[in-house]
Amino acid sequence: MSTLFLRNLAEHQQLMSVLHALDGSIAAAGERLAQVLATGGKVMFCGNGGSAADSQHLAAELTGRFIKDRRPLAAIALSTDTSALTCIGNDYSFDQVFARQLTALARSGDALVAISTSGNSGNVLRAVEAAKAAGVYTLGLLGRDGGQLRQVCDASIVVPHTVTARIQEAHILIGHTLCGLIESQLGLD
Ligand SMILES: O=C(CO)[C@@H](O)[C@H](O)[C@H](O)[C@H](O)COP(=O)(O)O
Ligand SMILES: [Zn+2]
Repeated sequence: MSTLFLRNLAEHQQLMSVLHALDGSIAAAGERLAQVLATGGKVMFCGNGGSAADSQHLAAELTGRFIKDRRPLAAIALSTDTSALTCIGNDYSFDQVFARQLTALARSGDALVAISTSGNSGNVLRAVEAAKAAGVYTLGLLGRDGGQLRQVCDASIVVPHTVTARIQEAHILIGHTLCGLIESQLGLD
């Protein structure tokens, strides 16, 4: 009888075995994010729950360090400031928690990485709409069929699975790869 861990491992390995199909879109996204940073822009991240954790993890890889010692790179997670999240959520609506911060911080030429396993979180959708209005490039890091976010992001990387946890495991692999591509493209590796 297979344990829960062995079943999860088999599901994870099956998903990993099809992700090579995303290589081209990951390479293109890494190049685009590196271009944003090389031209003085910043990379913003947002997402809910586990994707909020991914957002702050990946932003920290850029402002802090990933693999190499190099200059700090401009990145911020919109999911970490509890004062902003509670003020905007309380005074406006939860749908606005990322969009309002983005509108405050964004400059044309920046990028937003919108992370959602369903592709349908309202506050992430509103953030992408605000980003487009501000001239910000939008990359969706998505799951399932990409949901509504796939339709509105400038580019999307969609992990083709239906289990949220498995999608998140793929997202952090892809996120780490994007950080590696950024360091290489900027000549920082
Ligand atoms: O981490 C998990 C489940 O693995 C949860 O916290 C999950 O991230 C939350 O349910 C999110 O609200 C889901 O949002 P989304 O990925 O569909 O945008
Ligand atoms: Zn999770």
